[in-house]
Amino acid sequence: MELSRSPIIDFSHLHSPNPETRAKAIDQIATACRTFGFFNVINHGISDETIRDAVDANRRFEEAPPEVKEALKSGDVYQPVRFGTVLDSRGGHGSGCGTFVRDFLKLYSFPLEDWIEFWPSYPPDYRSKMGKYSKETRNLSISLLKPMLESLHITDPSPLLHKVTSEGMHMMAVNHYHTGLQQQLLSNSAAQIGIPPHTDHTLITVLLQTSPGLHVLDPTDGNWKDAAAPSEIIQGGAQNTLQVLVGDQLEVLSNGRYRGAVHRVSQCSPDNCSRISVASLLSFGMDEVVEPAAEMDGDELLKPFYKGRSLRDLLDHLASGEKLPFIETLRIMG
Ligand SMILES: O=C(O)CCC(=O)C(=O)O
Ligand SMILES: [Fe+2]
Repeated sequence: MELSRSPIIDFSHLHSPNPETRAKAIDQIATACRTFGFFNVINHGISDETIRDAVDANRRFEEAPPEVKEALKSGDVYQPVRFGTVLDSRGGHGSGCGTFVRDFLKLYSFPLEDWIEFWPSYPPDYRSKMGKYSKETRNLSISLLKPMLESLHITDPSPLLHKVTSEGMHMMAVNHYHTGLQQQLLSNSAAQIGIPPHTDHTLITVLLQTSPGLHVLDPTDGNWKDAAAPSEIIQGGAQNTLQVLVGDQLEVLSNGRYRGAVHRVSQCSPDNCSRISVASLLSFGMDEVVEPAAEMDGDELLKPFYKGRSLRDLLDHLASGEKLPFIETLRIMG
């Protein structure tokens, strides 16, 4: 499979005292978001140690006593903290996709002090290590969102940013591929290990993967591309390059100028054992109705291409068992 052509953004350039360097980086982001909905970020300021610690805590969670996992198990999409092995057969995105299996852990994480006590208690340092990574990725996401909104030339983005920083949703989603239970499930069904093609519900997602496996749909030619982190794999299996995906909320806010990245994880070989990914998901608040911005690129919005909906509407959509991707229910045709 071909490698994705999405660019590598040097985060430090966004804070460069040289306005040309900064403008060039913002331009690269804008092009990546318009074309692929996806880019890589380096020099993001999150240390290798923090990344390694987060991966390590999640690896050790795989060995947690059954009662720890049992207490977190839930199939209720409204639960703020939950764990499960999921057989996922979401449709849409031209997938014709079948069933994919993975373990996931969902952790609401802002404000951190409200949620951290519900996070896994095993390993004992899980909360401190993931808490640190969660805080740092939230800050990174906000620092990336600013230039992304700037690059859309939204007139007066400050109230939007204020909403996100003060009452926006931030959650972590950890995915484990190839755990023992998944292998058992696989031997009894036609499922494959991975996650089916989908877009994220977010404004932006910052993703960490411990080994290759992420594929993004390239809208320029309609083919799947390998979105492995381009840097070398550092000691301990973590990678210091992070991936940034445009989510549904940014697609809506930009009235389709930026497109949500359609992505999947599949064809993990059985020896590519225990792949972990940690997604940091930044969105507007639960009840914030997200609509196309009223003014972009100096033009008043004449025709919205999306209906306004909130994150709670998304949860209702998921709870209803509807297979159609949420974003497809928002698009206004013609
Ligand atoms: O495992 C991955 O690389 C992707 C995970 C993902 O797409 C998600 O959690 O939404
Ligand atoms: Fe995703």
